[in-house]
Amino acid sequence: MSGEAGRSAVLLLAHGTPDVLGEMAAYLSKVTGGRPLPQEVVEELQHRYRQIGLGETPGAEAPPLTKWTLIQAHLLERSLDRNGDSNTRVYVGMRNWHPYIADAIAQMRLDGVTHIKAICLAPQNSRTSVGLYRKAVLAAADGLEVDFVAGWAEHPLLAQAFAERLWPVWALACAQSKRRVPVLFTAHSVPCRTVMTKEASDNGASQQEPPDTYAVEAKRTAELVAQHMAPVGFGEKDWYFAFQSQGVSGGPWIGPTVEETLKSIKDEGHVGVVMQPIGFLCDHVEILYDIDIAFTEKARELGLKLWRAESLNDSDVLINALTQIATGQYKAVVDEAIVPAQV
Ligand SMILES: C=CC1=C(C)c2cc3[nH]c(cc4nc(cc5[nH]c(cc1n2)c(C)c5CCC(=O)O)C(CCC(=O)O)=C4C)c(C)c3C=C
Ligand SMILES: [Fe+2]
Ligand SMILES: [Fe+2]
Repeated sequence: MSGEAGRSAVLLLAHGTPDVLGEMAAYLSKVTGGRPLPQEVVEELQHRYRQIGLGETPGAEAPPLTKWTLIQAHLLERSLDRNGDSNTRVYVGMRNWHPYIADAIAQMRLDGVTHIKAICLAPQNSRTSVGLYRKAVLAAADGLEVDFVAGWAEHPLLAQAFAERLWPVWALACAQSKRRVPVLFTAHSVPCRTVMTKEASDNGASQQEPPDTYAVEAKRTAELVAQHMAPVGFGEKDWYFAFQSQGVSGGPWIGPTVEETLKSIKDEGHVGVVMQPIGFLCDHVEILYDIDIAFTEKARELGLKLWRAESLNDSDVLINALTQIATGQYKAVVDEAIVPAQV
């Protein structure tokens, strides 16, 4: 991937997470774009992060999201090397905490990179995730060429990677329950206004922004994972879909919620459920707290046993998917060669 005119490199984009509890208010201010959240929200999130191992001082390891994202970058660099791209470096930039996207791009410049292939570690495209990553990249990348990968929800290796994690836990759940256990696929919720068509103003002329494709893409990924499970007897009636982790602000968020879907699953006579989030590529608070602690307790109250598929984390198949995107072997949805401004 080293071009003649300059060097190409990959930039993996991720959410970011605080390193210690005392950084929570500053971190949340990044997440909301500076809009302060009530002190109770800051404390509730500190409580959740404490439950997943964050402390007052840095731990021996980085928090899970940072740790796994850096491991994924390292594995991708090795995989590109094996594919013959031995000069292609992989950088990590986070939107809301260190290492920031702007700092990663500054380092890329120092290293002589002129062409950035930016890949979001959020496969389903939404204005509230991928859209904000794009904005952060373009703000920092003036004069550099950017291929921005805006969506890869239908990548067959993504579905395969999730199916590989799902199959063993689904088999275990069915064996332990001595009956078929449904799977509940989830993706992060977004505010309802996000998925609605928007009026955008372009040089004073009002025009319609297309609707956000996120909800459709999230369900499509789930459908493809279910299709990958067909050879082991997994059928259409074996799965449900819900949006998890509705936020604390911005009006109503899209559903169905996990809480109401668990209730429906119970009402349909099931005794257990296997959860698999198909929008997250590694462990972080919305898996380790929301699913492993909060939804597990909710399910228990309803009389359901909850299992969770292991996160992709260092999955070889995920790394192969990213390799195919980085090398162009897989045609992801790309905003090609944006040059933010002339040097
Ligand atoms: C597709 C949309 C979103 C994904 C994917 C997503 C992943 C994600 N989020 C966090 C942590 C937080 N997100 C918070 C708020 C928030 N998240 C989204 C959308 C996605 N997040 C929106 C639209 C918002 C609201 C932002 C606002 O301006 O208010 C917060 C703040 C508290 C809250 O509202 O819940 C946190 C914390 C992680 C770690 C993550 C995936 C890695
Ligand atoms: Fe979020
Ligand atoms: Fe969230």
